[in-house]
Amino acid sequence: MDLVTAEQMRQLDRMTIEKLGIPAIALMENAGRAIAEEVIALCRRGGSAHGERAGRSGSGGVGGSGRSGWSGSGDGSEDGGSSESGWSGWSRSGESREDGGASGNSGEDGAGRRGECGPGAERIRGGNGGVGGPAVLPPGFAVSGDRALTLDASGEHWLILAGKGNNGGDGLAAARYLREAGIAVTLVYAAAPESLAGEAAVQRDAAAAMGLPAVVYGRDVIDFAACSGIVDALLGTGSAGAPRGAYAALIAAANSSGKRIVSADIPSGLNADTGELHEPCIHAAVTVCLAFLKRGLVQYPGAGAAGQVVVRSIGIPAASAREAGVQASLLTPEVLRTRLGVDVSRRRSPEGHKGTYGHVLLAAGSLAMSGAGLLAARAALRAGCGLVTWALPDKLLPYVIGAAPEIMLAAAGGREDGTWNAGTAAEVLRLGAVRDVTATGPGLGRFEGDGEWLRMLWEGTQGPLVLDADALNILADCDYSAWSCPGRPVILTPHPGEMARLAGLTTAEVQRDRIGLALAYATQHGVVLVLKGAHSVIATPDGEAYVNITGHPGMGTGGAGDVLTGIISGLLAQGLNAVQAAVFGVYLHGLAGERAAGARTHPAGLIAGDIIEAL
Ligand SMILES: NC(=O)C1=CN([C@@H]2O[C@H](COP(=O)(O)OP(=O)(O)OC[C@H]3O[C@@H](n4cnc5c(N)ncnc54)[C@H](OP(=O)(O)O)[C@@H]3O)[C@@H](O)[C@H]2O)[C@@H](O)CC1
Ligand SMILES: [K+]
Repeated sequence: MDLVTAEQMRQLDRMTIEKLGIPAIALMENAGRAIAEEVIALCRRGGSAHGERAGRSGSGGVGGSGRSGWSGSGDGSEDGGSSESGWSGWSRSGESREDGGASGNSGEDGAGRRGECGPGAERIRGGNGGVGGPAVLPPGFAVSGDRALTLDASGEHWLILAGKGNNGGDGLAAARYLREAGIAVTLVYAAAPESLAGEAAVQRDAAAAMGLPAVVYGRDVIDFAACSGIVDALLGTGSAGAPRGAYAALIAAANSSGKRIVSADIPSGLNADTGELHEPCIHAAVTVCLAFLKRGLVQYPGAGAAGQVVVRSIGIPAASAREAGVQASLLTPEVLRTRLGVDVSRRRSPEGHKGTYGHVLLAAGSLAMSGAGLLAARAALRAGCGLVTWALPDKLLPYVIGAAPEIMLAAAGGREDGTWNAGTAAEVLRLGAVRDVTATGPGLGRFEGDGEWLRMLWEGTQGPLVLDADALNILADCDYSAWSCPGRPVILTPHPGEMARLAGLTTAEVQRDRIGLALAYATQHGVVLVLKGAHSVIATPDGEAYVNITGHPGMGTGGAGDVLTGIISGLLAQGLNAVQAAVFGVYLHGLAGERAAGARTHPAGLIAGDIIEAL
């Protein structure tokens, strides 16, 4: 599933309108209908404002993943129903999810009766049916009503907060469909209705012609207490900066009303590109994202403000995203399989042996931080590689003998106190020369001459090189742009603090636009970058980014990053290329974390070793 910026979305709108000749009003009409369908679906579920949001956050409940509240309609092949993927939370659209098979109704029910359609189907009166008589239809003739746009005995009353741009136009179109479904609506204009232009003005006039009641902010009283839900169509991808004036007041009032809020496209007040929240910003129960997923909806804190995100098609061809140069994707099993060519089933050859699956060299751990090396080494094995050699300081070696009998140990030299020194580089290079992957960083510590030590590994390693933890801190202190590179891939796996040191920023600046920063860094430095944290971002040297949504808040525990280093290294050893290994490694790490959290009495009890055991 593609992730777009506001500018890319505008380009895609233009391409559809100008190249395909689809009128803008048709797109807006589709948008309005999609929003109305999701409001109706929400009314059917009967979710309260807070109840709806709880399913999305996944922060407290055992086994909650945070991605269970996502659904998408853009690409029907997403997921493929793979049980291996654990992707059960996804569904194609609100319509197919809700109607339980009523769509595509052939007019024949389970008992073989014709003429009565499924739930919500209209009864059609045949010419000879007579008033009050049963529906009589000619043989083979059936007409189905639109269940997605029908709500029985609602008693619902929704306020439609409309801005003066196209986002407002979407909301006004939705209002007509809601009214048709029997839901009472009141339009709330943020600006004088006369100030609307273009398609939004067309929607304003259609709503007025239909007799929908309307109030204007600053002129009329707006009764938030009397409504049962709110459509937020104040600001979309055309908004700039913090909401001003009437927009800010309406957002604040909507949030404090405690009512369910369904946002059109993005929550008003959200930066659609970065996920930053302006003050104020809508906190939605559901966000009906139109056409393409906006980057800001998958990056925190925006992902938290959006509630459940539903992506709905409005007639813009999915394939046009690549034409428009979209380089970011939400990481799904489908993306792994088709875009990246990963065998997500991790098939093993019946003839395979330990030599088939590759050999990792891990240079890690020191006396006080031996566990980091052990975790990374064990994770590499659990990721499926054939062999792991753990290179470590001589003085540490006796203490870890037997800790994991499957791991081979190699004394690399080092200091009397069980730490590393610059002289170990030659031995690490010698060991790495006959192995498929070299990984370093976990528990490494800092030592005199560590910059030169890392330069020797950087320039001398022939196979893929994975750098994490202190190896990244060493790198941050070096001007490594001058280092020669033997043409093998490098994978960096920083958490936001390490990323801040690498990029010379504050951690807050790193978190402000994770996708943008990861892309800029990876392309500038020619590395595969894994920016860890909730919804990890993987960026490639040729300018592609993937946002992972597997994982669990319980994974915020010491050693979880070391486990990821091991998983990525283990996948590299098995022959995955650097991008495949980084992306699939992050994905598997998150899935294992979800499983491990679900197996605990409380996810707070999760420790890094549990992630390894859940691989
Ligand atoms: N184009 C298409 O074909 C399709 C578009 N679609 C929909 O359109 C949305 C994008 O529409 P858009 O570009 O009209 O911008 P939109 O988000 O409505 O806001 C612009 C208005 O807000 C105002 N404003 C801005 N910042 C503000 C602030 N901080 N505080 C207060 N006001 C602020 C600004 O006023 P101005 O500053 O110019 O006076 C202007 O009036 C998109 O998200 C999707 O929902 C879909 O229907 C598909 C087809
Ligand atoms: K909105």
